[in-house]
Amino acid sequence: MTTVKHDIELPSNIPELLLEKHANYLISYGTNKDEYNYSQTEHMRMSGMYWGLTALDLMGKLEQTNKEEVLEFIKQCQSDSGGISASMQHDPHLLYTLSAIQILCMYDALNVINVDKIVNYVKERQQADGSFAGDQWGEVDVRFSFCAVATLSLLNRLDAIDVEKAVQFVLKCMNFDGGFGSKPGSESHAGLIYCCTGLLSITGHLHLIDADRLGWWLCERQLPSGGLNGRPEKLPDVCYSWWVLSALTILGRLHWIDKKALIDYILTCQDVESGGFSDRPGDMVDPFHTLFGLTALSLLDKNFSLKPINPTYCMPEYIIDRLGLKPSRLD
Ligand SMILES: CN(C(=O)[C@H](Cc1cnc[nH]1)NC(=O)OCc1ccccc1)[C@@H](Cc1ccccc1)C(=O)N[C@@H](Cc1c[nH]c2ccccc12)C(=O)NO
Ligand SMILES: [Zn+2]
Repeated sequence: MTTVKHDIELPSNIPELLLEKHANYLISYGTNKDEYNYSQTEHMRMSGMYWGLTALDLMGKLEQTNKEEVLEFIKQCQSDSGGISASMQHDPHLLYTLSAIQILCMYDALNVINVDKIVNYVKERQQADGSFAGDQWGEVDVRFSFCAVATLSLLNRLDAIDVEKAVQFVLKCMNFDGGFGSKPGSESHAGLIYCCTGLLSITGHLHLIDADRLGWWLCERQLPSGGLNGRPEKLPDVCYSWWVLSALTILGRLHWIDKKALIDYILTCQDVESGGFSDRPGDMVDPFHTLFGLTALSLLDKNFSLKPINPTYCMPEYIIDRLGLKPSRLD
């Protein structure tokens, strides 16, 4: 029996999925703004709103959110450069531009911002080697390639960038283990594998991936506890359920994972009192792990009363359908 150094013991009782508690947790998170946690996440507020609103939509509670307040906030966060920032008076960045466009697509309200200026901001970020910088300060990371391609494809404006060169840069980030790192030569990481697989799914280049080798690396993330980690030797974490499962689904190899064991792990990460999900059983909950716990369950079992999630965009499937987008998958 191989013993794994980094893993946890699952608690004996597995709670059922408490959707009402999770919906109440997310709805109240956005309202009491003085709460300590809320103030500590100002630097990524736009992403925090995307996490909460997407999770609420999956639970059928989007109509309980304050749409007008959110749209006004997003309008205030678009800078003269066209990019969108995490909060008002912050610098624009591709991460928050994507989060804002994802929210506007869910609310069907792209008209509230200047789309042409968004497209120009994204286009200006592309480098000579096809990669993307996240903002005007120039940090390159393949995460930002995904942000650029996902944002433009949601706006049906992929023609604004050099897609072939963007794909070439992603391929330079591929490692011998079949995975992807943040830059050429960087170590494989489940989050970056999600970004690279998602970009190739949007651009129709999935045939360039070694699906068996990458699929094997991804299902190796599952530990005896049933949970998934993001890299070898790391502890399980509920958000990695999403990064790994979404990539496996796109590669047509979701069945390589022990679904029942993973579902049990995810359910033990719920806080049965306050609602919400944490990374591991007993830790503090947050909107980030709440979204990725729910999206993983949506991929794992259609019987959880959650709307289907699109693995490429991490948005409800019905929104991707409404936009007429068809990101590719291997069957
Ligand atoms: C900045 N973030 C992270 O680095 C988290 C931290 C973490 C959570 N659990 C373990 N570590 N890590 C993380 O998101 O890793 C996954 C990842 C990494 C790189 C690319 C994509 C996904 C988190 C925020 C956070 C910080 C600290 C604690 C909990 C959440 C974060 O914002 N992650 C990004 C990951 C992401 C999702 N979609 C993307 C698209 C493109 C690029 C990144 C993302 C996000 O959710 N944006 O909307
Ligand atoms: Zn996590």
